Amino acid sequence: MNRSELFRVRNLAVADIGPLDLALQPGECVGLTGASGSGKSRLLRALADLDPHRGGMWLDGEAAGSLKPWDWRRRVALLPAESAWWHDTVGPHFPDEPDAAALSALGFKPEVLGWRIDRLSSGEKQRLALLRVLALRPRVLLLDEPTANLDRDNAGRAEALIRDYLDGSGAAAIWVGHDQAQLRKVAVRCYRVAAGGTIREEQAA
Ligand SMILES: Nc1ncnc2c1ncn2[C@@H]1O[C@H](COP(=O)(O)OP(=O)(O)OP(=O)(O)O)[C@@H](O)[C@H]1O
Repeated sequence: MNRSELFRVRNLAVADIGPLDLALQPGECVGLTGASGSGKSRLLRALADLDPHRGGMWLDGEAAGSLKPWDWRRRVALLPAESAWWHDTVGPHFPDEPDAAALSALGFKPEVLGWRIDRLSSGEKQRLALLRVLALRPRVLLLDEPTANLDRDNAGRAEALIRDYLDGSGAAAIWVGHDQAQLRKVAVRCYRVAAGGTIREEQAA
């Protein structure tokens, strides 16, 4: 393993999707794209060790199997396309109350912590779920279409927040998306899940 390597994936496969091989350096964000239904979300779930899979993964040189599953999932954290909420209001979903600066980075005032979940729009849920996963301070962020429900301004805020987090923490990210222009902006390189489940690195245009 390269000395500066943060995250290594070898021969990862789930059902007939894969294999995926990649290495992430600190601060790096790579894209993962492909047709709807090609298996991108299933790969993210496998990377978070949420579903059975084949192949190996290492974080800071430690094999996934050597960590407790909950510890791996906190360090290699999935932001699913649709977030889950289990309390009535926003605030209790955060381990520590987020400060006003973090909330404001995604366009919220502190009052949002008292809002009921059932009043949240899909875009508000998506932005709050991003803040919630960042509060875990993960080493690898698995982002499943993190701006799919956002307008352009809010998508830009989310992109900037994620970039600031990666730069400030040295974490890395895998960003699943369909918007090629956005992926070219946020990711240093991109992988495509092609027909038949094979995965190849896309050549820069
Ligand atoms: N647990 C499962 N067992 C079997 N098949 C599944 C399972 N979960 C999802 N699938 C199927 O696997 C395929 C890939 O699903 P996945 O959600 O990974 O696609 P995706 O590439 O993320 O699509 P989209 O871009 O539409 O979000 C789909 O045909 C889906 O129905």
